[in-house]
Order: sequence, then structure tokens, then C-alpha cells
Amino acid sequence: MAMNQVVVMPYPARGHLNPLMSLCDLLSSRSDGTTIFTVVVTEEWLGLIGSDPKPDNVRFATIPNVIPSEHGRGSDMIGFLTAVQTKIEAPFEEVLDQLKLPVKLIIADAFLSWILDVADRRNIPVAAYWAMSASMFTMWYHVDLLEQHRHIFVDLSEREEEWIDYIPGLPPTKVADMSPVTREQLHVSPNLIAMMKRVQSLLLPTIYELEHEAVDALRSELNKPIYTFGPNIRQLQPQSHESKSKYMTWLDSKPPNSVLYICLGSFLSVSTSQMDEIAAGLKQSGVKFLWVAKGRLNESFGDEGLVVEWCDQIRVLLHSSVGGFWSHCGWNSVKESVYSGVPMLTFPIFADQPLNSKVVVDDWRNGWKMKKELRRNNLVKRGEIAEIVSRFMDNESVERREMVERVKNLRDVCRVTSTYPQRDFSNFYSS
Ligand SMILES: O=c1ccn([C@@H]2O[C@H](COP(=O)(O)OP(=O)(O)O[C@H]3O[C@H](CO)[C@@H](O)[C@H](O)[C@H]3O)[C@@H](O)[C@H]2O)c(=O)[nH]1
Repeated sequence: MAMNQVVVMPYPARGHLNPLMSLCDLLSSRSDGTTIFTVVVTEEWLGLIGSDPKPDNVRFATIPNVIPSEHGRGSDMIGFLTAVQTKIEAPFEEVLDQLKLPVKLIIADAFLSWILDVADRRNIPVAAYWAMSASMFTMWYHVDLLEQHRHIFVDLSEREEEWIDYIPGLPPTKVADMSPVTREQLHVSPNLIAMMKRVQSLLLPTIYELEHEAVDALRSELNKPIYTFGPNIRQLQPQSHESKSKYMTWLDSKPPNSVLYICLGSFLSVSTSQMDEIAAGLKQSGVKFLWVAKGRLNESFGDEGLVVEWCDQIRVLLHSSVGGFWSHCGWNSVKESVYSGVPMLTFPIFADQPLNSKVVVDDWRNGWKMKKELRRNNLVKRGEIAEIVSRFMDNESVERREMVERVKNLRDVCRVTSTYPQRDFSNFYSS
């Protein structure tokens, strides 16, 4: 049989690349052996993920480092977002020119809308990959409704208790649970209505059973194939004793469910003064913690706390000593937490994170809010942190036990789903 290929263009950020690589693993495991999956990344990203294990029929192609580096891009977010929209198209086309096998499909992150013109010129269908939740997709798809109700682009500080109850597939949601969006941000975000008219299909990395209202609403409205494929988490590779990281050995030495894992995102992080409050609050709580925090590496917390620059998050979450996850609520972190059966303390920062936090706290009820006033940059102070953390990690308390029961149920739903990512899914790129 003749060979062909699927070109995969991820958004150059960890929270988008990780699940798209995992999708490639899934597709390649279901492929009949005639398809090569070519993932296009910058040279910098190749250095970061190039040595991760992957199937033989998943390959990388590179473009030069035409966007700001991963290190320090947070200092000019709009500059980074703009470069991704304007600088990648030309080198991406050069990659396409050099490919030997015919390209039957492009899977592109939905934030890269310029890809539609490239694909049109070459007559290649595009499947749009949305890295966030289905709920966030429906919210963003209906940005015109938000505008009609004056729930976006205006000062909402006096109207945070108003309900957004008109978005198809989304349960009533308070204005307070939506990240404020400016028109400037809209310019670097995809126009989903225009995009959905032009793509062949939509790929949602979500657990259908947990988001079926949103997925069903989109299916009836979009009139396009929409595929969900479960938690979309990369499988853990076995780790030898020798290659075990220091933090895993540290976790081994701790009692079950005793450690709070903290990671507040790889994209934007919190202020230095908030980090100071977190450090002091953790000390005061007496709870053991593993904290991903680049700027605090030299701080000593004795044997109670370990700070790392980076860790293998899913491996950490699956460790039996980890009993809680304090997270910024990136969609991948939320799913990894559900998949691992670890309750969450939510601390959303921007974009979809406030809505994800609301889903965790109010709908799935597998977590508590650490940051209550989402739309303000008020500091969460050390005393409050210490109080919530110690209550949250108290394995004897009734409120925690009840939450842990719900977490187990969610985990079971998520694990079952991960074994049958949608029945017809494997065929979507063969047509
Ligand atoms: O020390 C670390 C920190 C993170 N991760 C992984 O990095 C990914 C992070 O993804 P996510 O939790 O989604 O956070 P962000 O990187 O901040 O994700 C961006 O992209 C997501 C998908 O679009 C959005 O939901 C977020 O709001 C946005 O900030 C996850 O797979 C983590 O397991 C690690 O392996 N080790």
C-alpha cells in the first residue's frame, strides 16, 4: 500500500504540545502502518522534546526559532502571541515543500488560523485541534452572545454575580468565573466561527462523559464531525531505579496522601509577592509539599518541602504519597489530576483557567478554591493559605473524605474512557 502522511502543527507551548504528542501516539497505534505523522516544531522545541520516546511513525520536522524563546517569553506575552500568528506561516510552507510523501491531512492547533490559507492553497483538509475544554470551546464560539449581553470587553467589576446562562451546552456560569478578555487579546485568538466553516473536523481532548452537554451542543450546532478522545495523557514509560529523579525518591519516603504537589503553570505564573505568601503559608501549614517553582530553587524548607524547576507531572500525580494538587487549572493539569485521582486546590490565572476552576469546584466537586476573587489580583495571604492547605490535606476530615470519594468516581470514568477513545475515532483521517 502507498505511504502517505499527516502533518501535525502544534501551538508552540507545553500545554498544547504535550497533548498533541499524545494524540499522535494514539493515532499511530491505530494506524494501518501506511501513515507517517510529521510534527512540525521549532528547533528550540525539538531540543526540549526531541528525545522523548515516541512511535517510529511519528517524526519531527523543524522550522527555525522564529518566535521568542521559551525562556522569558512570559515577559512579553502579547509579543509572543503575535509572533506565533505572524512568523510561522512562511517556514511552515517551506517544510511542506520539502516533504516527500503526499499529505492527506493537516492537524493544526485551532489557535493557528493562518494554516487554513496554507491548506486551501494546497488543497489539503484540516482537522482543528482545540487544546482546552469543550466548555471553553462553546464559550469562545459564542463570543458574539457574550458581546450582545455585554459580558465581554466592558468593565464588569460591579456585575460579577450576573449569570451567563445563554451559551449552548454550558451550565449557568457567573461572570466572576470567566477570565476578563480585552479586544487586544481577541486579535491573537482564533475566530472559531470562521474557522469551523473551513475545517474538516474538530478534535477535542476531553472525556465525553464529563463534558457531554458541551460536546452534544456543539455537535448539533456545528454540523461537522467532532471527535473526543478521552483524557489524552501520555503513557508513563517504565523508570529504572538508577534513572529515578531525586524528587521521586523524596516522594517514596513520605506517607500515603501526605504531600501537596504545587504547579502554577508553564505559561504565565504568579507575582513574586504571591510566591512569598505561598512559601510562608506552606511553612505555617506544616503540610509536606513538592513545588515546581523556578525562582525559589535555593530556598530551604528542610525535609517538609522540596522545590524543583521541572518534574514529570503525571508521574508525580500518580505517586501514592501525593494527596493533593494545587494548580493554576490548565486543562491538561485538570485532566491529569482527574486521571490520577488527586483532589485539587484551584488557583486560576488567566484564559480558560477560571472556567476550569469553576468546573472542578462547582460541577465535578473534585477540588476547592484557593483563590476566591478570580478577576482581581488580590494577594492570597499566608494565613489563609495555611488554613486551607491544612484543612484540605487532613485525611481524617469528613469533608476531605467525601471529596476523595467523588475523585475516585471521576477517576474511574476517566480511566474507562481512556481505553476506548471514541469508537469511530481511528477512521477520521483515512477518509
Ligand atoms: O513541572 C511540570 C509542569 C508541567 N508539566 C506538564 O505540562 C503540561 C502543562 O499543561 P497545562 O496544565 O494545560 O498548563 P499550561 O502549560 O499553562 O497550558 C496552557 O495551555 C492549556 C491548553 O490550551 C490551557 O488550558 C492553559 O490555560 C494554558 O496556560 C501538563 O501536561 C503537565 O503535566 C510537567 O510535566 N512538569
